[in-house]
Amino acid sequence: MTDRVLIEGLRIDATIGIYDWEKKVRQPLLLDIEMAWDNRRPGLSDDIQDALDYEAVSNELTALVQRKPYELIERVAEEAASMVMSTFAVTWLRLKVSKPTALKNAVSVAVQIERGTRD
Ligand SMILES: Nc1nc2c(c(=O)[nH]1)N=C([C@H](O)[C@@H](O)CO)CN2
Repeated sequence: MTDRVLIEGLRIDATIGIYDWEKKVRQPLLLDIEMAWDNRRPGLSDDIQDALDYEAVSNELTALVQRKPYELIERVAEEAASMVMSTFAVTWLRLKVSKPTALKNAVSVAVQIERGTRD
C-alpha cells in the first residue's frame, strides 16, 4: 500500500539540547512526517472519520514535544514515532526532525527514522 498522509515543516518550539544554555531557551524544531494510510476509503466517503486527520496528528505531536525538555533530537523522533503509531494506528512512518538553529554554519541538521512495516 503506497498511499500516504504527509505533514511537512511542522514547527514546534521546544526545550531541546545537551548544553546548559539550551535548557533555558526554546528553539524551533521542524518535523516532516510521512505516514502510510489507505486513502481510498476517505477518497470515496469524503468523511474525516475514514481519514488520517493530519490536524489531530499535528496537535498531538506539538503537545508531546512541548510536554518536557529533551536533550537529543533522536529522542524526540523516537517518542514522536511511537506516539503516532500507537495513537493513530499508523503501521509505517518516516519521520524527520530538523533543528535549524543547531549549527551557525549550517542551514539545518536533522535525523530521520523509519518505523513499522510497509504492507
Ligand atoms: N546526533 C546529535 N548530535 C547532537 C545533538 C543531537 O540532538 N543529536 N545535539 C547537540 C546540541 O544540542 C547542539 O544542537 C547545540 O547546538 C549537538 N550534537
